[in-house]
Amino acid sequence: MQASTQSEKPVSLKNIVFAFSYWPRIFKILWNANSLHFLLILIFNITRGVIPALLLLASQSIVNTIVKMQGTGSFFPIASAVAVFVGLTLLNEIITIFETHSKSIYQTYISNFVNVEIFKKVGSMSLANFENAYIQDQLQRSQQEANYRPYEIFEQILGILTGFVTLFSSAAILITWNWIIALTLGLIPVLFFFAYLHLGKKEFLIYYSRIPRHRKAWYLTFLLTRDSSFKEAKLNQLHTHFLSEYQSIISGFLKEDKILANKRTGISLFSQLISNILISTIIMYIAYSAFAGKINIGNFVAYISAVTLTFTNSQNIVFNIVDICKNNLYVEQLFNFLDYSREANITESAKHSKSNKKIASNQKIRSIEFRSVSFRYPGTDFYALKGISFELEQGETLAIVGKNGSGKSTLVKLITLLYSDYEGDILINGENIKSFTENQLYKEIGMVFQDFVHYEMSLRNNVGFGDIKNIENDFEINRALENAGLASLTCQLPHYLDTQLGKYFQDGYQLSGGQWQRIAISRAFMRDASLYILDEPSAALDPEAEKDIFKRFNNLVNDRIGIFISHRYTTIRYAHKILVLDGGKIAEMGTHQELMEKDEIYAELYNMQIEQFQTAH
Ligand SMILES: Nc1ncnc2c1ncn2[C@@H]1O[C@H](COP(=O)(O)OP(=O)(O)OP(=O)(O)O)[C@@H](O)[C@H]1O
Repeated sequence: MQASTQSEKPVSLKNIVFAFSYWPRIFKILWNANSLHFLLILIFNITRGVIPALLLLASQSIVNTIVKMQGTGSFFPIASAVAVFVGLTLLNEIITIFETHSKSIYQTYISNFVNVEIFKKVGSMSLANFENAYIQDQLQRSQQEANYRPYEIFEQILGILTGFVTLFSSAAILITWNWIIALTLGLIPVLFFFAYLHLGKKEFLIYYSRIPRHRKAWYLTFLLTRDSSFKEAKLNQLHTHFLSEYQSIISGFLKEDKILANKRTGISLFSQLISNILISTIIMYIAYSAFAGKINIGNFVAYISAVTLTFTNSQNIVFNIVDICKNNLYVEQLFNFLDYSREANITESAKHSKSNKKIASNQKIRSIEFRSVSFRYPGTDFYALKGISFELEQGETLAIVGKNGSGKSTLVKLITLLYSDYEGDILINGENIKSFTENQLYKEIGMVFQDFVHYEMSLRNNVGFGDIKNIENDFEINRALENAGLASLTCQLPHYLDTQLGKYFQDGYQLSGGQWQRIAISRAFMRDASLYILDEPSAALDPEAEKDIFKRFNNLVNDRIGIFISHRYTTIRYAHKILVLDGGKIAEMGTHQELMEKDEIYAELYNMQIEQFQTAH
């Protein structure tokens, strides 16, 4: 994916016009978020736009009526003019109150709508996309800023709309008297338009370049505040180190912000000074006209107010256009992100759907075959797996062994379609794995990841997430817990299956490392799968627990397929097939017996571990 080129676009009229090309899409978001509030706010705004000019006319009418009625003894026309003025003021206030009410709700609707769109896209991304730092930056930009920017644009569009209605109605009052003054007032703010736009773009560029540092700062606060890192940070006395790194990032931000604030103040001072000189001259001219008797006192009052209204509204319109252009840069980041993942998904699903028709939707996994599979992670130039070929049938268990970094986890990531751009073929039931949709495949796989998740939620959720449709099925959850050797855990907990686990939320019950691991295993066992994959499921288990888990695993797998990765040779030896990886290649393959007789890598590793165990005991 190419970095947005928007940042390199100069501040030109063409690009300002281009900024408005997003409006249809933005309006679609605004409409879909909540059409009722959208319409209400629109109506309130248009009405509010007309009121200032009406108020101006009403005050002009009051003054003129007073002048006219003085000495006549009739107060009624004056009272009527005042009543109109008061009525309009009241109407304005009532509309403002309802508009504020509507806006506060609508804002939440919009940011919620945009966030849901972002989360949907994230959910449909591939792991390769997700692990890409650039996409992470883009995601952060979308989440952090872009989710409320559509609302801001909406406000700014409304500001322009209201501004124009008021501007035209107030300028109309001046035009009938002196059109040059009306035009001058309308044009003064335009003089500073490009200066403000330039500043807005600078602001965006700073923000844009800040995101990777922002993510780093966020990560440091995570390390400083989360319980998972707290213990290590404390013992290794890392708090000061993390804190100083965090502070150095933040002081970099402050430096940039100060430069920006200085520029903003400079431009504001200069533009206000020039504007005030021009407006004062115009007001002086109106005062002189009244003094010279060219205009009556009612018109004098109306013109003075019209000058302020025309100028402030023209200024607001210009500011709003500048802000829209600025916000457009942020919204573009959001659209880039949403479009990017959409494109990526189309490619993935297109690949899948081509041969989808051939695959029955309810297929159990009966066999797995790797044919000369090689794979490099995106952005790397070395093969994590090279020329892997093996077959596995229903009823068989495969143990994958090898040194750290030899490619064991990578191999199971390919079976689970987490990466699909490998060389060679992977076949499921004799069909290319890419012919299956993720849905077809995933409902047949029960998986424990090496870095499994501790859900800071209830025990029910922790296990039930393995098969969400059965999350309320206590029988199935208890069965899964029993299969992972945790049958007795539920009755020890204060709220049984609904006990909150972990310490992140109130009343959480903290489990031991081994218990968390068994929970992850029961999550995999929850699913009535035809393939179970356990990536180092026994790392936190004591030898007895480990033996117990594998006994249960073998019983469960029975007529299915079981794959596990382990460094514990006491359990590996019972697998039907053992695959030894070395530097991403298959070094050996066979049964425990065959590999021991071969007396090469496997036998050496096995003997070494047995020896260590015997020495330790
Ligand atoms: N997401 C990734 N992006 C790039 N390279 C990766 C990624 N994950 C793993 N690798 C690299 O691929 C190689 C194989 O990693 P893998 O995780 O499959 O090893 P492993 O055999 O499971 O190791 P361990 O026993 O330590 O879990 C390693 O060199 C690793 O650096």
